[in-house]
Amino acid sequence: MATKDVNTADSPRDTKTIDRVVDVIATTAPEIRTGLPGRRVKSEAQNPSGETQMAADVFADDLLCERIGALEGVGEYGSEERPETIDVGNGPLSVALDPLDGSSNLKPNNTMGTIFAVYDGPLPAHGRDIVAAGYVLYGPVMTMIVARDGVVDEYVIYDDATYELVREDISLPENGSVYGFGGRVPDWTEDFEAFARDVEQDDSRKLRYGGSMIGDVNQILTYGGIFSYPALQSAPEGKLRVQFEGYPIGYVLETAGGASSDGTKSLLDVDKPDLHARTPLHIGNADLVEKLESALD
Ligand SMILES: O=P(O)(O)OC[C@H]1O[C@](O)(COP(=O)(O)O)[C@@H](O)[C@@H]1O
Ligand SMILES: [Mg+2]
Ligand SMILES: [Mg+2]
Repeated sequence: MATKDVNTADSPRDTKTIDRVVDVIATTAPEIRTGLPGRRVKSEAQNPSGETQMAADVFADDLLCERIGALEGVGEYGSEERPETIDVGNGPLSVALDPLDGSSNLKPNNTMGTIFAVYDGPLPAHGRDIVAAGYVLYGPVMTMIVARDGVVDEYVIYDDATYELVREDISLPENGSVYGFGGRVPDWTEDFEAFARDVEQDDSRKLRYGGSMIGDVNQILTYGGIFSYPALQSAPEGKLRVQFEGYPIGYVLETAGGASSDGTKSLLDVDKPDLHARTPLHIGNADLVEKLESALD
């Protein structure tokens, strides 16, 4: 488990390119959201993780690939929806995206997100190569969280694709008050179940689980607490992807003064060479993540 000193790539930051990546994601978000209504259907295809792609996944990925790929300074583009990465130029930075997180929840009109990570190096990158990461949350309000240079900021994105900084240098509230645990309860490991039952006993905490990770993670960033999509008996590797979900979300929470873990160590130290490798994912207040790690020990 690691907290604040999220040491990342120490090569000179191509800050201009990071600005441009953040700008493209913010200004493309309204178009993604407008394109959802007609795309709440499953496509014929599967993503590299073997999950059925929604038409909206493909739509968001194509839009973002084209725009981010056109940016000066970006060398490689990778996404949860594409088996391989794409060379998009000769810049030093790579961008990895979960174009639409929670798309399986599109049918019930649940919250969704776009998750991004900018790495100083080729893909698949290592968590410590991250130079910026964050997510768009398609909620009642469209917001974007950006973690870079040791701080986490929040923007509101408007339908006209303008966006405004609304919260600076966000810190995870102490004494977190919410928890959310993914996967089917009967499929949890015994140790995780014992941990979950223990967390539930604390009457200062309440369940906040929506089944769409970005909505759930944003609850934790707002109120403090813990979110887990743990290793399951049927899926010891967990469900969420290292490059597109684990690293960026771990980076955001650690930059906000929280902690992340795959059950034994910081998500940023998970080392799996496969582009679409999965990991158990735990994020939240350091004391709770520490408790989680000892429960699984
Ligand atoms: O359907 P399950 O197994 O509860 O998994 C829910 C999890 O799967 C996800 O939808 C996976 O993300 P994608 O929608 O990007 O594939 C997460 O957002 C969410 O936390
Ligand atoms: Mg996802
Ligand atoms: Mg997705």
